[in-house]
Amino acid sequence: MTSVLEVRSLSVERGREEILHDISFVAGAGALGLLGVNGAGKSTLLRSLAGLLPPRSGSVLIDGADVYEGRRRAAASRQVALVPQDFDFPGTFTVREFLCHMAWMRAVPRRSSAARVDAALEAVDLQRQAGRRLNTLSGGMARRAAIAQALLADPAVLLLDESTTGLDPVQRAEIRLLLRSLAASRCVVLASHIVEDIEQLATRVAVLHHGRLLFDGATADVAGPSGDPARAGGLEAGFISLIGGDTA
Ligand SMILES: Nc1ncnc2c1ncn2[C@@H]1O[C@H](COP(=O)(O)OP(=O)(O)OP(=O)(O)O)[C@@H](O)[C@H]1O
Repeated sequence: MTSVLEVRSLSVERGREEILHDISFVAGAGALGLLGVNGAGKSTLLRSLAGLLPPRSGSVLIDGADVYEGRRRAAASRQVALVPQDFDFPGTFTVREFLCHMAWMRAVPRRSSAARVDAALEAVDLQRQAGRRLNTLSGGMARRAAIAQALLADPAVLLLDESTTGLDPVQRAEIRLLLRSLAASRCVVLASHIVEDIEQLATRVAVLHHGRLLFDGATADVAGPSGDPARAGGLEAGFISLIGGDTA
């Protein structure tokens, strides 16, 4: 596997408290599930990977370039995009207006902006909804619009924070299908506490708990100290065993 994303000994503070402790992993093209209970540190990790939260120590490299330091910092930051859990954007904007604005925010050159917006709409299958106001979209469509904005600069690494949470089962399956297709050509990291979504999307999972990476490997190999691997009882059993039933 050629690594696109490399995280080296990352420690991150919020306020004066260390939230993430010495996280290291590498990921290439494909889907990686980031699994953890509420408060495990998933959002903090994604923000730090996206170049939005400088670490106390350690580094985040995209194709070998550090997102926070050095000459290639700006170029590396453009190669990673985050789909946040909530998008605080005026609902009266149309999908196309939203994407045009985000293209500007993401420093997409003006001459290629319209083409990039069209490509992003097509990638998430929202061409027919381009003229609709954001506040008239279904939950699944709104998630796809949020994913589209992250695709505008064609990033090598796409980070998604709970993008399937709060949707009905059909919409969740549609988003998983979309993410699987996007993962064919880029590194896709989906953070979620929904075991089923991770299991359906990815064959590889990183388990985060109290800001530490407890596991990084095949979903089938997640196991607790008793050695009951996920392959015996599914990812959920392996995950609960791994975190020792500690869901706080
Ligand atoms: N701005 C902040 N200042 C101080 N502490 C914070 C801040 N943001 C998050 N935290 C703390 O960091 C820890 C991890 O939070 P984070 O939101 O990253 O977890 P999460 O796994 O994404 O959880 P959730 O799924 O509930 O969003 C929590 O204890 C949280 O209270």
